[in-house]
Amino acid sequence: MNPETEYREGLEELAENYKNILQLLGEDTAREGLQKTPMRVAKAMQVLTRGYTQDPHKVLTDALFEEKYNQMVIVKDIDFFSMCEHHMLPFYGKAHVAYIPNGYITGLSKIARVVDIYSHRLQVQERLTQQIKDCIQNTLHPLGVMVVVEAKHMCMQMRGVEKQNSITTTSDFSGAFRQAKTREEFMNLLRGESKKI
Ligand SMILES: Nc1nc2c(ncn2[C@@H]2O[C@H](COP(=O)(O)OP(=O)(O)OP(=O)(O)O)[C@@H](O)[C@H]2O)c(=O)[nH]1
Ligand SMILES: [Zn+2]
Repeated sequence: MNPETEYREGLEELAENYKNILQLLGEDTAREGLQKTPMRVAKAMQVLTRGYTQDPHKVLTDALFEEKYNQMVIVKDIDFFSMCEHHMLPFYGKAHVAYIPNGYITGLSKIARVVDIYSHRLQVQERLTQQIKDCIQNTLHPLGVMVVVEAKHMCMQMRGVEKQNSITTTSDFSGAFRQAKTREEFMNLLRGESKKI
């Protein structure tokens, strides 16, 4: 992908505002190292929020295949980086997604793309988890979906309470995953050793 095409309208204005922010933080924006920084930050922030201009439902429906398989499909250890909407600091970790098809499956990479799109928006972990689940449920109409997200929040590590090792786990599910047995099957498969592969 050509990175130039990723940038959206308002880039110049964003850079102007970052220049003001740097000055308000006490920096000399004329010094060599900082001359291009406002534009660099503007571009970086547009990349980190590119999910606003992407449609996760379309990603799934573009790769929908009719298939009789109706056992659990699990895509685990999907790395993601997002930004908390409270402090605009990163939170990052892994998402694990399971669904039970109901006549249709989607391309495996599309599940990871859905995670990618929702995580490239300002988020809280709970909403990220729920949005991934809802998107798969409302697009594929499977027998059930479950999403587990494990993450570290830099707003809790670098500032504030300053806890380096705490991990937040969130989960959401629908349909067949309302049964404890089905959730257990997913959780057991999650704990399995994928390093064997
Ligand atoms: N539920 C939830 N909270 C989050 C998430 N990311 C950050 N937070 C929390 O958002 C809260 C915001 O609380 P406030 O008291 O308004 O902000 P604050 O004074 O900066 O809070 P501290 O981080 O405790 O210093 C903090 O407790 C953060 O830990 C998230 O994904 N989900
Ligand atoms: Zn935060």
